[in-house]
Parts: sequence; structure tokens; C-alpha cells
Amino acid sequence: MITNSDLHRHHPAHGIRPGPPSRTGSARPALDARGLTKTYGPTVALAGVGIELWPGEAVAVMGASGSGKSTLLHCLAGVLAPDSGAVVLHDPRHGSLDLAGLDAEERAAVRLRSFGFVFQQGLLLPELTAVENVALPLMLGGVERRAAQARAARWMAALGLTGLEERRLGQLSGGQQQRVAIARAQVSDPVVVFADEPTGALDSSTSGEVMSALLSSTRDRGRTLVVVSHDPLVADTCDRVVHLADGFVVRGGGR
Ligand SMILES: Nc1ncnc2c1ncn2[C@@H]1O[C@H](COP(=O)(O)OP(=O)(O)OP(=O)(O)O)[C@@H](O)[C@H]1O
Repeated sequence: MITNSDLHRHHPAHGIRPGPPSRTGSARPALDARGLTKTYGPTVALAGVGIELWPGEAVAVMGASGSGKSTLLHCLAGVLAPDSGAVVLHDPRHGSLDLAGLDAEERAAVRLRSFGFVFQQGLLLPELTAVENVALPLMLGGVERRAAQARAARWMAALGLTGLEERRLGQLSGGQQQRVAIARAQVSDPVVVFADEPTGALDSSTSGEVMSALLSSTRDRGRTLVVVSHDPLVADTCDRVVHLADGFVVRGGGR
């Protein structure tokens, strides 16, 4: 069980509003993307996409294979620069900026301080222990090892992983590995967590547990969760579904 007092102890300035999403309580979206286009040679991956992502909401992005979901996620998260359009991030700690106007190095810095990532697999390093994996984003951000690992251990406890801190990846189940990945995504207290098929490698009951951990650690703490998934059960647990087809949002882009 994740308690707000535990998680907020190190972030007194945020004014986090726990509880269900209340979009009317927030003046600005966490991320506001307008007119995003991205082509790869002759392939139009994004054809002019607009989407608002609000604090305290979980949004599923769905669509057929090749409809542009991953490209959209990568443009929203500053992994890729769109060919045109804007991706305005409102981070209460760092102000507002357009990710599309930044170079690759600046986008990497924004990703580290403002975003968290959970993928199907592959983000965790097998040679590190679980707690070292979780602490890594903090250490990359300059936090001293002992403090980073202490905060990492608190996030692991919040996600039901107490006692598994010293295990390596191969000694954890698939669901435990994904909860370690969620702890790692959360440890820097990101404004938005991006999850690309986070339950793709899991059975349905483990998938439910992982989604519930993702939702309680993001949406329920007033943060934003964006999930790309083919699984309608995953989409059902989100507040809103954005449907993409041929690089366009065909349903659900705004509030
Ligand atoms: N690096 C790339 N080079 C060339 N074409 C690409 C590249 N990345 C994506 N594409 C193309 O852009 C289009 C959108 O791809 P994208 O990966 O965003 O779709 P998707 O909806 O995430 O698909 P999937 O569900 O299969 O992962 C597809 O036609 C794809 O082939």
C-alpha cells in the first residue's frame, strides 16, 4: 500500500492532491501537444496530432499496429523531436517549456527530471541489484548513493517489494520485475509516467496487479500516466482512451 506521507516526505513543495482525478482543479495540462507531425521517409507516422494530458489522469493510447502510438509516446516524452508542432510541458518545479524546441541533450535532461518510463522489458540492468536499479535515475541526477538507495528502498516498499532489494533481475518474477521498473520510474517523482505495453509480457492476473500499482503510484497521487497498450482490459482501467489511426487522433484527444 502506498501512503502519501511516505512518498511526499521528500517533496514538500509539490502540493500533491491525492485521490481521484479532478481535472477541473488543475488550470493547465501537464502536457499539451499541438499539431505534431513526424515522417520517416515516405511514411507518415504522425499526421497532425493534438492531445492534452492532465494532472491526475490515466490515459490509454490505442490503435492498430503502425497507427503511430510509439511515435506519439516518444514525441510526448522528448525521446524524439517531431518534425513540426509543440509539446508544452508544465512542470510545477521547473516551469513550462516546449520540448519540441529543445536539442537532444536538453530533452534528455528534461526526461530525467520530469518523466518516468516503464516499458514491456529491457529498461532494468541485469548486473545491478533491484534497489540499485531503482536508485539509478537519482544517482544519474547527482543524488549521493546512500540517499538514493534509501529513497529507492522506500519506493520498493511502497510497491510491495520489501525484502527483494538485493536480488538481481533473474531472481525476480515478471510481475516483480515490472514493479521494480515502476519503482524506478517513480523515484524521481516525475510529472508524467509513460508506459509502453507495460503488461505485454504478463499473464492477466499479474497484469492487473501491475496496472493497479501503476495507477496508484501515478494517477492517484495527482500525476499523469500515459499507457500504450493493445489490451482492452488495460485501457478499461484508465480514465480516457485516445484512439489513433494512420497518424491521426480519431477519438479522445482533449478533455
Ligand atoms: N525508425 C523508423 N523508421 C522508419 N519507419 C518507422 C520508424 N519508426 C516507425 N516507423 C513507421 O511509422 C509508422 C508508425 O509506427 P509506430 O511504431 O509509431 O506505430 P505503433 O502504433 O506504435 O505500432 P505497433 O503497435 O506495431 O508498435 C509505421 O508505419 C512504422 O513502420
